[in-house]
Amino acid sequence: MKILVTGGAGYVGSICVEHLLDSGIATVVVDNLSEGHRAAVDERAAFHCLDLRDREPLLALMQNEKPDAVIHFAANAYVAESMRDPSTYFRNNVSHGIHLLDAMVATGVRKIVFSSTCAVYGLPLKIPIEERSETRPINPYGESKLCFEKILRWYAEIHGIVPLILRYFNAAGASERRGEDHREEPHLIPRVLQVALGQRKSVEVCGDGYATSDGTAIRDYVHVRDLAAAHLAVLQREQPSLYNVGTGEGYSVLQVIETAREVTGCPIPHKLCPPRPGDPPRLVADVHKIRQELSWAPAHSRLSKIIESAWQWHRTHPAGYPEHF
Ligand SMILES: NC(=O)c1ccc[n+]([C@@H]2O[C@H](COP(=O)([O-])OP(=O)(O)OC[C@H]3O[C@@H](n4cnc5c(N)ncnc54)[C@H](O)[C@@H]3O)[C@@H](O)[C@H]2O)c1
Ligand SMILES: O=c1ccn([C@@H]2O[C@H](COP(=O)(O)OP(=O)(O)O[C@H]3O[C@H](CO)[C@@H](O)[C@H](O)[C@H]3O)[C@@H](O)[C@H]2O)c(=O)[nH]1
Repeated sequence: MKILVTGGAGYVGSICVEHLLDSGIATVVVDNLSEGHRAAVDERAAFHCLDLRDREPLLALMQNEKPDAVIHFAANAYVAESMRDPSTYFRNNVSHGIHLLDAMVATGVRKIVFSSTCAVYGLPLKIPIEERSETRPINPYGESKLCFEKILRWYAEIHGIVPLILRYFNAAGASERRGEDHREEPHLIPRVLQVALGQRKSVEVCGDGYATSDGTAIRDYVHVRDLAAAHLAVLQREQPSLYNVGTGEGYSVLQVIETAREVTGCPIPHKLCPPRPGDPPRLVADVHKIRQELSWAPAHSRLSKIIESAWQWHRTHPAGYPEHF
């Protein structure tokens, strides 16, 4: 089996590539390195520095490689940034994704695992959130992902594409060799650990006026290695499928900071700042469907374990990945 992985130099993609290769699956990575790092790509994978915007080289690559399936991670993925620059989000996450689908149709590749997000649910009326819940995104990032989900359904109906949609909740943690290293890191756990490393004076708590137990926003953090395993599991499916991938447990921003203090032994000062535009107060997955249908269960996703693995990676890679590789 051979899988083409877009965005395989990024955080989740690179760890998924490592997992695929460990499972004996040949892997071809496509990434424009806008956010990803060449050094994050497993040396056993073939690597092509290519932008999905460029249709012709993408089609040629698909014709040469003839993958059995595609896993599509490549996207812009920051909620707050999408509130400032929706154009980039719709162009990259929707239009450039269509180039990938067209190349699949042209070369007869049917299966695509798509990295969707709990951001499609917007402000859910019921927690935990089931897959059949209403989808009303409150930021352009979530809207762009929902839009691509809908496009996938039409490509399934018209072209026989098999979309395997995974709506991840918050990916976090690291493998032994790979971790989270974004150029302007917006995510909570790595930012908290930057404080523990002395790279940042304090961590900002974005809003404490939400209707949650301590007033700070709640997320469902899932270990990136568990997420990688979900990709392998869903590849067995032959029919269009949609699953939440989370743990069913939610933690507030303050709980994350407190757990990081316990794990690192560092004081990690925090200060209050205004809420981030586009942020829902609470997102927690109902994961019955993926547990039942794919026999998938999170094995590494206890919050302290997630933070321990991330801490281990950040301590050994304080400057992240080397830029020159
Ligand atoms: N990290 C999370 O918590 C989370 C949660 C839900 C969904 N997701 C989705 O999972 C996927 C991976 O997220 P991540 O956190 O690893 O992000 P990331 O930014 O680390 O990885 C995305 C990768 O895609 C590449 N890329 C972007 N546009 C491209 C293009 N046009 N052509 C080629 N490569 C391109 C980037 O260089 C980067 O390496 C994204 O689709 C994201 O929306 C992530
Ligand atoms: O320094 C920080 C960073 C974040 N937060 C808050 O922490 C929570 C989690 O933020 P973050 O780690 O940035 O994740 P999300 O904004 O929830 O977004 C991630 O998780 C989404 C699903 O929730 C994915 O779709 C996105 O791709 C991914 O970036 C949010 O309430 C933030 O406001 C802070 O309080 N301080």
